[in-house]
Amino acid sequence: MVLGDVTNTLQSGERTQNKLPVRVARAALKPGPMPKGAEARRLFARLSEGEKAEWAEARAEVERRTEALLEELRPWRAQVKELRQRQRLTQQRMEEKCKEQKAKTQEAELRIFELREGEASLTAQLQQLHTAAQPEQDLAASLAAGLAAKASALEEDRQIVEDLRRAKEDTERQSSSKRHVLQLLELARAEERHQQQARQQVLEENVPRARQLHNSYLNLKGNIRVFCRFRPLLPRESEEAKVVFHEDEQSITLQSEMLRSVTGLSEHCNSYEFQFDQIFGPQATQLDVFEELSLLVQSALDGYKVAIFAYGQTGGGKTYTMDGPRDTTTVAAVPDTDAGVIPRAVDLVFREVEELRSKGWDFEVKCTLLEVYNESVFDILGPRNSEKERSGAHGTDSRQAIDHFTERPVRDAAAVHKLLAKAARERHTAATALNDRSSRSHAVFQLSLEGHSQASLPSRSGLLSLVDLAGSERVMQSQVTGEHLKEAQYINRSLSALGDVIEALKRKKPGGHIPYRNSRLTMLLKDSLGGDSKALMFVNVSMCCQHLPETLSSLRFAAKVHACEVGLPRRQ
Ligand SMILES: Nc1ncnc2c1ncn2[C@@H]1O[C@H](COP(=O)(O)OP(=O)(O)OP(=O)(O)O)[C@@H](O)[C@H]1O
Repeated sequence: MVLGDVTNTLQSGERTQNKLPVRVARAALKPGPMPKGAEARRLFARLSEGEKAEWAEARAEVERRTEALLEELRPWRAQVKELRQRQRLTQQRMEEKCKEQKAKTQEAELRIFELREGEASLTAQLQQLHTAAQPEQDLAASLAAGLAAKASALEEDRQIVEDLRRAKEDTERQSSSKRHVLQLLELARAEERHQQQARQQVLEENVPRARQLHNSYLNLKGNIRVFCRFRPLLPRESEEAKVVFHEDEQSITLQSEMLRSVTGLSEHCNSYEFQFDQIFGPQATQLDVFEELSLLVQSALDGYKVAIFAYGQTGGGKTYTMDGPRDTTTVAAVPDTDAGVIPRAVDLVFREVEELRSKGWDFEVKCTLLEVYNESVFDILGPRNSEKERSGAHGTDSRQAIDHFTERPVRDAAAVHKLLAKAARERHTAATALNDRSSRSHAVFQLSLEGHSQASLPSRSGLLSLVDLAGSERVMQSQVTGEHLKEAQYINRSLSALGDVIEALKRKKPGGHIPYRNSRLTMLLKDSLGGDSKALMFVNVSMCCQHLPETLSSLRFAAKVHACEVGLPRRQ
């Protein structure tokens, strides 16, 4: 039995009027089951006094021991009580805390819920705003793009403004230096004017002397001079002939292509030397050429018979030299720099006529334009008899023929240019293998110059003949047939007649026969070739390698003419 049970039993015995018998007490103190209730009271009633005293003592002992135990238990009980108290408090606090926590949790959950609600609503609003803001965003994006483009354009504009500013500065600088240059130019012009006046004065003093010297030179040289002119390659031509132009401008060396020997074992090239009074290379300009013969033109005004004619292969540059580049409408339309010998000579003659007028000379200038085509002479300025042959001089003597040809008085250079344009339009031309517009006739242009001095000086009667011959050609080479073959044969025949005349003049047999009458051309040129005239022949050849045989043939003919000494020029 445990202590608590005993205590309880004793206390309950005590509560039952402390009348529990000793045996009960003993039994209580002994091991085994304890008698209870009526059993206990019955036992106690049977007890003796001694036993009762014993019981009282035992009871007192029990009480003491109980008291001691109780005393011993008291702090424990107090502690337990306190612990229970504290436990209760703690539990109470915990419950409060829990309640509080729960309330807080609930509040927090509520708050979270509210916040979630708010968040959802805000998200929805945001979404709405986002959707609503999309057009604005797009607009803003496009505005931003436009802004960027504007900014770049602005930058470009700024750059342009900067460039313009710099350009303006440059222009200002340039205009200031230009002003300076202009001042210098003005000074240079004044100086040039001054020099021109001085040169004019020197010229005026020296031209008569130069003409005199020119005439003396011709007296020494004989009356036919030969100028050779090489034309440059045309766009359709590729290979240049090997020509060496010597520094004296009077001699050239031509080299053939490499030729194989008869045995075929070696190669060599032939070289040919030629000498003329003047040689113009392919770079020579129209002005260079004219400057060399301007004194000759002027001597027509001094009363000489002057003839300048261009000879050479088809496409060699005769018309270019005499007229300038071909123009189908008007000769005057040719640019000044390209104008050939004829327009320049006309201008020079009329300038000189004006000059001489101021010195008391009256000049009557008349113009004749003839064309020799297939051995017929056509008078360009005469009345039209038929479509083809005008004032035909067919079969007549040259002097008679010339007497009958129209001489048109002309007042100024412009009038002559007009007539020349007409002649150029009407000239017989055709396309050949060597020239797209080959002249198929000899064109003869003449200016007769009659001068009378108011100071009773002897009158002057000059004649300037400018002749553009038809092109010599090798019939095989030019591949002509039919009518054109006939033309080519006539041309070659008349040119060979010209060669015969020159050959005969070269032999210079006094009273010897000169075969002028063998062709219309030589009949017309009779006065200009022999006797007392001054003649200049151009031999026009090409730089093209392919034309070398024609070039050699033309140069040989020209060399023959160059070797001629046919009398001395005489003033009329
Ligand atoms: N010195 C030159 N500079 C530039 N081009 C030239 C020169 N000489 C001739 N030519 C050109 O060569 C071509 C032939 O010239 P042009 O017609 O004057 O030859 P041509 O001797 O009169 O021929 P044809 O006897 O067939 O009438 C033309 O196209 C002409 O413009």
